[in-house]
Amino acid sequence: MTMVTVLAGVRAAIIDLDGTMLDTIPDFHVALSGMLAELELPPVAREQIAVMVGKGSENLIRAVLALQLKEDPYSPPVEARFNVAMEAYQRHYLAINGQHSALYPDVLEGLQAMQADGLRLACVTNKPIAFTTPLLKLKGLDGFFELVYGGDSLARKKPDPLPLLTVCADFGLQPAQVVAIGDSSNDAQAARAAGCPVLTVPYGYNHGESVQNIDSDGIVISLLDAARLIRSQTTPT
Ligand SMILES: O=C(O)COP(=O)(O)O
Ligand SMILES: [Mg+2]
Repeated sequence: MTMVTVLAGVRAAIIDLDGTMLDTIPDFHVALSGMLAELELPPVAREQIAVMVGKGSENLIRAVLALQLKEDPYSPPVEARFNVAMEAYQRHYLAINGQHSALYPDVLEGLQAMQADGLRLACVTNKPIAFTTPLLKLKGLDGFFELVYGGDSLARKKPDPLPLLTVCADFGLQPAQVVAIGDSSNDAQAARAAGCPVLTVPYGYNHGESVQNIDSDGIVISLLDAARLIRSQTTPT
């Protein structure tokens, strides 16, 4: 008898970017250091950045300013410097985008395996699309994805289900047929709200929380491990 699981009907995968395919903390670190120097504020450590990434640029810049100014993210002192900070951040990030970031192990192998198994692939990230498109190209990832949505591509970003539901509609598939793979609770919440099964990689950035606490259908050690798990559950035995 074939075991029926949440992955049994999967035909497509939605894959997160930062913390799932690429370790981009070094890029964030260089761009934020440039921004903070212009604002005459002290730099932040890489470890501090890792807990703030995953909810898009606006959230990141507010969190960094709040930390360095010792204020609330929506306080008047943060508001007062937000626009200048965001402009500087975007300029610095685009100047170094991808130069300090690296693919995690077995990302290419995992994407190749999923493609070979006939899965349709989409990338959904909270990174702005203007950063995402050149980064995917630089790292040789762009050819894998039929669809790419950034954090500012649609009206709402993860943890809202909208980007995932948009991919499902674009593919003409039901949410139960589309697995989301990500590194954070942000990805899992979006997937749960959309009705997509979700797998978690343990090596990324989960807002400083343990990945064991994520409401996910499973933890996979790599995208290749994810490809093998999907294959084992979608192939009749
Ligand atoms: O918050 C970001 O900039 C990106 O995060 P994500 O690729 O993990 O969605
Ligand atoms: Mg991520």
